[in-house]
Amino acid sequence: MAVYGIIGGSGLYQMDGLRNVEELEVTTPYGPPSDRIFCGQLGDVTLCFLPRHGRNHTLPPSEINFRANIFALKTLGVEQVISVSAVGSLQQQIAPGHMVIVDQFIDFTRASRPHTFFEAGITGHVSMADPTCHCLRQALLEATSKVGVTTHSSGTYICMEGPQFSSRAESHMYRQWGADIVGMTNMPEAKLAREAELCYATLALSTDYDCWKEDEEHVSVDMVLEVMHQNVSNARRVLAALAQMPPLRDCSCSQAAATAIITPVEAIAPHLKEKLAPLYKKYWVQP
Ligand SMILES: CSC[C@H]1O[C@H](OP(=O)(O)O)[C@H](O)[C@@H]1O
Ligand SMILES: Nc1ncnc2[nH]cnc12
Repeated sequence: MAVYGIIGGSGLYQMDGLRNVEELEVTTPYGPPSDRIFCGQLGDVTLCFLPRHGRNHTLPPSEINFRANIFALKTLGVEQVISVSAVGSLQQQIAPGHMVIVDQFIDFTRASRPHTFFEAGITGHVSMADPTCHCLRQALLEATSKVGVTTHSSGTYICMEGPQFSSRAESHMYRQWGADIVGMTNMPEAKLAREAELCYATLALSTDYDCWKEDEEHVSVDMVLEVMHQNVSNARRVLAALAQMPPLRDCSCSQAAATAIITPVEAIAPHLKEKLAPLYKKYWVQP
């Protein structure tokens, strides 16, 4: 049975319709995740839901404990993570209310967010060439087709630090860089999911045109909220459709770290092996 982790973004603070729900307080070596995690059955799948900003949206993007969130989902047996995220559109054709299945990211966050599970004593370099899982993207695309909302099958998400929205100069620059949508949360989340060998894909929900468009008001929280409620209801329908579909896992995400760890296993200190066992225990066996 597939085990999905849903990271709910702005507006998606709880999952309706879960059966046999357990509310779990998970501890990790990195501290607590954003909230308790709700695990239960939806359709034919097991689903673990975590509101990224906490259930009352108390955590701003820079304060989210991304390592704890990903580690906690991994320890619960999650294999595929779906990020549901509100975004600003940087392209005319991505109107507010549209969905985007993100395929690429540009990380424009500052250095302040802990963004790796590797630390002094163990070095690893995973590939981020294709940062999202093509199987999970395909599944999301099929699910969106059942919901009847205009969906863009690919798009580049630029992750800014926030919490302030962008200046017009920045917004124009992101467009020149080839970004299609802008948000504040998918990095380092996607990097950590890759290090944790989880499939990761983002269902991005466009709420506004940021501030690059001459004939539109610049983005504000009011503007986001106005569109967000309908977007979130659409996202719930997409997740319900996904839960009815047979899971696809014909990808290499679950071996993402197989050739990434450069430190010889015998040189890794026992306390680090223990700490990272939920992620890499299978690699601690010496050849
Ligand atoms: C309330 S608009 C700005 C806020 O919404 C997005 O968050 P999320 O990706 O969790 O939906 C954006 O990144 C900002 O954090
Ligand atoms: N314009 C925008 N910039 C950054 N994050 C957003 N989330 C929703 N709209 C956004």
